[in-house]
Amino acid sequence: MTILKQGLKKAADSVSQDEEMEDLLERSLEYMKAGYPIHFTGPSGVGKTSLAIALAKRRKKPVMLIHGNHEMGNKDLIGDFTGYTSKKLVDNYVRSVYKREENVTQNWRDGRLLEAVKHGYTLVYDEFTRSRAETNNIFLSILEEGILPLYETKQTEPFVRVHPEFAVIFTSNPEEYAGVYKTQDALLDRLVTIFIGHRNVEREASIINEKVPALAEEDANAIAELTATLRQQCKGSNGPSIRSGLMIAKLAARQDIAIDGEDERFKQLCLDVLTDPMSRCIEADEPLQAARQLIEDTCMNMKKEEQRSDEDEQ
Ligand SMILES: Nc1ncnc2c1ncn2[C@@H]1O[C@H](COP(=O)(O)OP(=O)(O)OP(=O)(O)O)[C@@H](O)[C@H]1O
Repeated sequence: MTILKQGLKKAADSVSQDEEMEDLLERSLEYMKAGYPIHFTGPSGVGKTSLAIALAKRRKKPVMLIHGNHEMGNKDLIGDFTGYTSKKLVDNYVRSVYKREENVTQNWRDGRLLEAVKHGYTLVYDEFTRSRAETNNIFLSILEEGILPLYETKQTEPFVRVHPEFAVIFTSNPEEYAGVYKTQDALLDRLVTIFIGHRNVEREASIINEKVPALAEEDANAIAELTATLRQQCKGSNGPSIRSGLMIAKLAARQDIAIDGEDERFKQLCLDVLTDPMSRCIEADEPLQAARQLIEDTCMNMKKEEQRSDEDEQ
């Protein structure tokens, strides 16, 4: 079970918020106060999970984080029996009387969803479309009737009422190519779905700059420009995300690699980090080779360090 306390604070604090994001968080919080669940959807690495956690944290209630998974079922969400406890009492105090009593009880452990629903936690259901539609059906009863049915649990109560403070934030990636189940319209219909796209270059640069302070501002800009330029070659909204940009920034800072497209170590780092995401988003007969070529060309076209500092001074 993942209840985020310390970890949550760290993760949410590290979310860099500009005016647009602040506005989005405020709007989303208002929708949630009115009882509507939020659903952030968009390509991989654009910051949906970070946003969901930052939003959850604003509700100032314990946060439960679950990740969609095709193997997840009602037992994980509602709970399950974990074994038996047996109690045996043998009473032979009076010699002529032999009394024996045996009690066997099954041990029940609440599932994550049941716990969140009972106690009014904020549930972040990350990548919920990776779970089977039948598993997610349970959310229809929660959102529509305000109850959590206790299917197949042998519990005395047939359902649990949803705590009035309970709220849920979903995230999903509609373009994920594997392991995604089609979401029921009935569920989507009940969510406020907000599309989150890649940030613009300035925004990505400022996130890189905040997260990797060891790097100069113009270097963070150069990395954000490099990934954004490459992304333009991709179909749809796929391609290297800010995650790749952050990876390059952190690794370059750690290994003291100059952010310079002509530097062999920097070029190698870009090839290592970017070849795979690029090869998956371009259309080419030999995607790996084509991706490598694109990365090398884009590196070569990067502005030189002196050029960037000159521009900065002007
Ligand atoms: N506004 C932001 N401030 C700080 N870091 C951010 C921000 N947006 C994204 N990031 C960073 O970018 C990376 C990707 O973010 P996150 O995991 O939230 O994206 P995602 O859209 O949920 O990705 P996926 O769909 O692959 O799970 C993380 O390292 C995160 O810290």
